Amino acid sequence: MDGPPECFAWRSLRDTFRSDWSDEASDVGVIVGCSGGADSVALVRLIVERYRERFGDNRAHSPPLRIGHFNHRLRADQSDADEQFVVELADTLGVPVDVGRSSDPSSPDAEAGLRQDRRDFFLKTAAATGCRYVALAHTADDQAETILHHLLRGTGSAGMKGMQSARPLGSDFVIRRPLLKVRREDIRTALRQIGQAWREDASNSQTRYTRNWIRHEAMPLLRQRFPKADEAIVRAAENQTQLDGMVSRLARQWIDAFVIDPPDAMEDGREENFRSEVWIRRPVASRPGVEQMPHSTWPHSSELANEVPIITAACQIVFAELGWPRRDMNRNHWMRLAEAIATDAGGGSSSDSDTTTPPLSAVSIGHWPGHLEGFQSAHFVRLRWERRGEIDN
Ligand SMILES: Nc1ncnc2c1ncn2[C@@H]1O[C@H](COP(=O)(O)OP(=O)(O)OP(=O)(O)O)[C@@H](O)[C@H]1O
Repeated sequence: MDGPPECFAWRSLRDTFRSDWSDEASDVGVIVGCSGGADSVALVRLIVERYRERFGDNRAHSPPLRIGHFNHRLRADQSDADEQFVVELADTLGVPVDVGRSSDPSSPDAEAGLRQDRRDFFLKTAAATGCRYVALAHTADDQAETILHHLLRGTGSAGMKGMQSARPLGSDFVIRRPLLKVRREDIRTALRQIGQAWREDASNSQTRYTRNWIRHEAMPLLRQRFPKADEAIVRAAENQTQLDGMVSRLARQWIDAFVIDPPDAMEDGREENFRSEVWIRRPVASRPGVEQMPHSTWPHSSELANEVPIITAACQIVFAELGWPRRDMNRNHWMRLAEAIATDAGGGSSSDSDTTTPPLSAVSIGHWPGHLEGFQSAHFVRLRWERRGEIDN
């Protein structure tokens, strides 16, 4: 098949695609997930076009390029017609195609189950064919819908970040999403310009699944009032990603400034890769001979609300490093823990100047899920994890 004619919408789509899909990406074996819908048909065309440019017809030394289609068999004839369409597209483009089929078409009925089936298929096929990338055609519209979905369901900051353009799949593969900055309607315009057909997904026309309800009911309503709703949601998520990076950096500085191993940490179960206690140094009132902590990173009570995200992030890092399970800690628990660490509970007295042994005059500052208790003295907050039964991370 000839390359697409030089049409404006196609060229613009190609530019955006190539700003994410670098030359190095073309040197890695890739399987392109194609449902037959407009987005993934466009992605197939873009990747094939780039690949041709780079390797021409010399396939002997080029990395593998394949198309993968999974037939969920949810819509009888329609599903088979989708499969047929993708097989014919692959044939026309001269690209090998791998087809997987659901063994149990009557289930699962939930969106998460369908995605898992597809994921397993991509993992197996990538492994069998020497591909490292699985390229998917999520768009800016998908991104906005996903973020809105996470937001409405209740999400931490990770959910607010939305989908990443590169993400590990298992330990050996990478999911790539080079169309995350492209609007769905721009893809359709570009495909029309180059005369490329696609299949409309009948399941996308139903409102059976929550995401499709967001896609077909909620987002169109929002766009009527806010034509740039998608861009605004995606921008909020990008800001969140930047803020998350900044909070992680500050959390690491906070750990370096305040968190120390207890002096007896070496006897404290280190050999099992588990420590049951961590100490956090508290700033003390200025006294001769007592080292001052950097007050700028220890919150004054009036600033506590601003610092809670940093202390929370620091605690999450410490939990991960100590092997303490986080499973039962919800948002309120983390906030309560951060506040308890930073607030003066009046434990001990500043005349307790021995900063190397566990303070006897510590007061309890609370309990958290998983047998965690905190104590505070003049110099330290101690977090103690009482190990009962197995650690189940
Ligand atoms: N049945 C399938 N077989 C192979 N890949 C798929 C299949 N369904 C989806 N994908 C891949 O996963 C991506 C995201 O799927 P999703 O269903 O969220 O998107 P979509 O809006 O329906 O995309 P499209 O317009 O390409 O069908 C698709 O763009 C495509 O790359």
